[in-house]
Amino acid sequence: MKPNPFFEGLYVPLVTPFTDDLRLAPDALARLADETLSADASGLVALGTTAESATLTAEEKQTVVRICSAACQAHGAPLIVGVGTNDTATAIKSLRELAATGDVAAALVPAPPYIRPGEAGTLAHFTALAEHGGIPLIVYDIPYRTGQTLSIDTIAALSRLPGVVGIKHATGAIDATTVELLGCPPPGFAVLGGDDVVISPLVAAGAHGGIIASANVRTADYAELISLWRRGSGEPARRLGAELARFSAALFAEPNPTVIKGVLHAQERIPSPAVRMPLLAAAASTVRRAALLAGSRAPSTDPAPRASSPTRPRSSPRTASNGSSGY
Ligand SMILES: O=C(O)C1=N[C@H](C(=O)O)C[C@H](O)C1
Repeated sequence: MKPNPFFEGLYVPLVTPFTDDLRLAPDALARLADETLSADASGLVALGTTAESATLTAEEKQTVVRICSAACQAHGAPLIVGVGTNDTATAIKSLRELAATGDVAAALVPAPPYIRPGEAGTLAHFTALAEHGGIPLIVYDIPYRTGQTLSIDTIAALSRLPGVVGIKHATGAIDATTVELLGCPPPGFAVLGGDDVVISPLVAAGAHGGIIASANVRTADYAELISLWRRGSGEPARRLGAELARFSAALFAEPNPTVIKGVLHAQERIPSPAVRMPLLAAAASTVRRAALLAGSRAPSTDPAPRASSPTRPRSSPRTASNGSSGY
């Protein structure tokens, strides 16, 4: 039985680059994956919301996972893959297929979207996935997209399920549940922030890292922010955190990932800013504003040398129930 992975540091949910006529651009994705991991990301997330995964065909999804997996293997980094469905049986099937590839460290799975099965139903859903999916799970807690809130008691119950290794906490704010969760985090259970604008205070309060779409652009700066907080350099972390919050707000001024794609295109890192419907390309003025902030970096007065990334996942003492791939 492999030990469970423990996720900390910066995980970047990559955009899916398209051509102007909306075909997948695999070379651009491979380049982006390599650049992101070279810029100190701890790992990648394939098929997140930011990847427009709802609009990808099954074949495109396989291509995206294959490209991201190759980049992660080349860099010795973990790959997390998003699996979003509100049908428990289908989710188990997808997880088993991912597990069979053998090179995915964990699946990022939202509470079942749209159905609002209640907290007991959500717990039963994850219990079934943990038992039958064959791969470590990170719970994606994002009530403003799923319609399902999770209380601290339900999160605690989820954390006790064997094979559930963490949570992407994206409740839109730092709220009472966040404070409870970070005040007494379950052992071996990673808390990763998922709201870009508040990632700095969340890591300051004890989160182990984040899954941050904005880091498609300023990867090294988001990695540095997490590293600064985790080594206790509060003053430069606060300053960088405020600067990056302004940047993230500019990137999220229109639906994600339209502005991020606009900026990556302006930087000539992807061939087109194109997004698939129902998303519409961001306004040029919005992209210009975010692109202006993409290059800036307030000088740091932190005299300490930049820490080498402490962020590749380590093994936790907990073990997967199912012998699934651990990192
Ligand atoms: O794709 C993701 O994972 C993320 N998606 C969020 C969203 O678009 O709602 C944002 C977050 O930064 C990462």
